[in-house]
Amino acid sequence: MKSFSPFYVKVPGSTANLGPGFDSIGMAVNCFLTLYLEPAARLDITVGGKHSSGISVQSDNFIVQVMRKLFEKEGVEMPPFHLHIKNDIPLARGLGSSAAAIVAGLLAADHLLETEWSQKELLKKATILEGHPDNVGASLFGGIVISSWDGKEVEVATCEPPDIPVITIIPEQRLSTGTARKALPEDYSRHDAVLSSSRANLLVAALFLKKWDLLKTAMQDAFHQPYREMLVPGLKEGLKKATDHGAYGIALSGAGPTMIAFVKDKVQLKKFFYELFSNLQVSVEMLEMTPCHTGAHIVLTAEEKHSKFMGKI
Ligand SMILES: Nc1ncnc2c1ncn2[C@@H]1O[C@H](COP(=O)(O)OP(=O)(O)O)[C@@H](O)[C@H]1O
Ligand SMILES: N[C@@H](CCOP(=O)(O)O)C(=O)O
Repeated sequence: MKSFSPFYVKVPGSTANLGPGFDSIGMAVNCFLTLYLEPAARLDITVGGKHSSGISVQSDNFIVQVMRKLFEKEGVEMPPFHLHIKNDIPLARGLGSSAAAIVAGLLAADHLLETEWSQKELLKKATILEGHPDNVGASLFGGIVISSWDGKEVEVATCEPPDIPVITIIPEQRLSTGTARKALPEDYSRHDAVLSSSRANLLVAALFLKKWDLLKTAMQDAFHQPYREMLVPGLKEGLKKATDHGAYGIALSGAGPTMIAFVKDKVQLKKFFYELFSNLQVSVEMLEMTPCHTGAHIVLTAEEKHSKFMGKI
């Protein structure tokens, strides 16, 4: 493979499910993973950003593993490079850090391989790597992404995110998505399936019609939240009472432990959660986030822009 000019990849984090949209609905949020790649004599990884602790700088790094798999599939040897990872997405908190890492590796590989995969191919590849399309879809495309994956094909529709404040309530504890998925049942009763899917239908209608008063009911869920309550201190009470304390609607973000609320009264909601978590003696950070309208993209460096302009690449 010929050498390449340095480039960046910028990917937003996500909040998946939004309650009953389990493995289907995701919204991109304004915390980012950014990669910088430049040619080097051998693979070399450096890390930075607010959440870099715990990210491997060895060849088992998750992003490098994703890239290696994609190169192997194309039958091309991956070139050596220096990879700098700037990660501002909290790790294992339900804000899509691993989905963003998959999407970043995918876009970097597509750029290096010059495969020019379509949006649909990118989503399918990311979904296969992650196992479900909700968080990778939001990171890839930005906004709210509603998707359906049958294990073979994925279809998506996108929706403008709400223009109301979003507060994420992020407990100190880490919870891996793998552990949080193991808590879920294999089967659901007809009652729970009908109830949750009706709420997911209502959620999609509320998002498209911008009917925020529907969010209280529309974000309630019986697919995953009840089973994850035992893993997340404060979740049961938070989900039950937040709408009486300033939230339009609230859900577990991704696989947790973060909760995400669409908010009408920020002061009241923050006070409620500070009291809830201080009674539980659990440290919590509350961040106002905004939905991110822009999905993952490559940013060319001046050097690469110049080479393209001169027709060299
Ligand atoms: N930028 C990154 N670079 C390398 N590995 C990452 C990165 N982001 C996440 N990971 C890996 O993904 C794990 C978290 O994934 P997961 O349990 O699915 O939680 P999350 O809800 O944050 O996606 C981290 O512990 C780390 O191993
Ligand atoms: N639908 C998945 C979403 C996982 O999102 P993450 O941000 O926690 O990786 C699930 O709920 O398991």
